[in-house]
Amino acid sequence: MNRTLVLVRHGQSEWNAKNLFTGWKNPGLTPLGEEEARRAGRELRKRDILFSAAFTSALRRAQDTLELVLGELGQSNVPTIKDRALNERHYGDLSGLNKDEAREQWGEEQVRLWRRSYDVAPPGGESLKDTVARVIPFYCQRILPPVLRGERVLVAAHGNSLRALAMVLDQMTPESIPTLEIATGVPIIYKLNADSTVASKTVLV
Ligand SMILES: O=C(O)[C@H](O)COP(=O)(O)O
Repeated sequence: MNRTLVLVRHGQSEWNAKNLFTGWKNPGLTPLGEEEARRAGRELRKRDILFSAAFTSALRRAQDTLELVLGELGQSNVPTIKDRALNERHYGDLSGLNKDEAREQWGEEQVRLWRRSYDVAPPGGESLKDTVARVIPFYCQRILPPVLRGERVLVAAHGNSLRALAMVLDQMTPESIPTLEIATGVPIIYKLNADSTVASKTVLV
């Protein structure tokens, strides 16, 4: 049975380009980000994957990426669910601040902990652990059932909501997750076993 789950992080956003903490803020894609999304679609087209469902967040950059990917695939009518459970980690008081300026103000290590640790939340925002607590129930209740029925499912989301999914799919731990980086616009194809463990993983770099 063809249990396929494809994850893609949105293309470069206007705030990625400006090096700003974004979280739940809602900038659009840059022209480069749009091209990254179209390229992701072209890479998937080579694999002939016919999707039956798609999921994205409540934020434009992920929604626009999904639309561009599906457009390249000629599959724009795939039923899509948009849910804020898949949103980027909420960056709280850091939202809108420049990441280099934050390092100057609070130091390299503190900013690294806010951005990459498992359980240190930025002030007023979510830790990755908090993000996992909303992403994984959504994954189990909404995304996984169609995949286990043999459907091919596409998810366009964010760096940290996808890192949250990697905790389960790739069996990452609080110790190993800090080193995982997810590139913009690079599809990751998982084939799942019937027990929802990963049979194979292909990154379309
Ligand atoms: O929300 C953001 O600023 C980025 O999309 C992801 O940020 P990070 O690289 O600090 O996790």
